[in-house]
Amino acid sequence: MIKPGEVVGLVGPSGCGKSTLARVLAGYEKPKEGSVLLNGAPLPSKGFLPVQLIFQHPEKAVNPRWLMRSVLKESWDPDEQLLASLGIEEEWLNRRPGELSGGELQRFCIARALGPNTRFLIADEITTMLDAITQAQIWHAVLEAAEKRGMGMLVISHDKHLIGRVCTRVMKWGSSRTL
Ligand SMILES: Nc1ncnc2c1ncn2[C@@H]1O[C@H](COP(=O)(O)OP(=O)(O)OP(=O)(O)O)[C@@H](O)[C@H]1O
Repeated sequence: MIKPGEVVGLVGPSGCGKSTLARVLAGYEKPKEGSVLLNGAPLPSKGFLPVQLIFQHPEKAVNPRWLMRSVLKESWDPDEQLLASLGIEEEWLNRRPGELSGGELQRFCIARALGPNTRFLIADEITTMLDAITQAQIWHAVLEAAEKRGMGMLVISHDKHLIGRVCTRVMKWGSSRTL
C-alpha cells in the first residue's frame, strides 16, 4: 500500500518486473493475480486516471504529430511556475516531440502528469537519461509538486543514491510483494 504523501522506492535486479508492476498499477495492463485498488475501489476505466505513470522513454508517451502545447493541454494547463521549475522554455511549446531532446521531452511528460487530479505518481527511471544537475532540478520540482498536492509516489530506479535521497521508504523486490 502507498499512502498519500509517501514516496516509496522500488529497487530490484534488471528484469525482475518493476516496469511491469508500474504498468499494472497505472492500469495499462491487467494483473494475472490480485487487484489494484485506489482508495479501496478498482481503478476508474474512463476519464482522467488519478494514477499517472511516467516512464523512461518519453518519445513513446506522446503523439509525434502534436505541438508540445497540445501535448500538455491534453491533460491540464500547467502554470508558468511549474513549467519554469522543470526548466521548460516557452519556445519549446511551439515545437513537436521530434524537435526536442529526450530530456527536454521528458520534462513535458512530467509536467503533464503533475495535474491537480493526480493522486499517485509512478516514476519509472524518469531521469536516467539526464545529467546530474538537470536530474536534481527535476526531482526538486517533482517532489515539491507532489508534496503540495499530497500525492503518493512510487519511484523505480537503479540509482541507489537517488532512491536514498528522495524516498521515505524503500522496498526491495523479493522481500515483499505487497505494495
Ligand atoms: N510485453 C512483454 N511480453 C513478454 N514479456 C515481457 C514483456 N514486457 C516485459 N517482459 C518480460 O518481463 C520481465 C520483467 O520485465 P520488466 O520490464 O518489468 O523488468 P524491470 O524489473 O523493470 O527491468 P529493468 O530494471 O531492466 O528495467 C522481463 O523478463 C521481460 O523480458
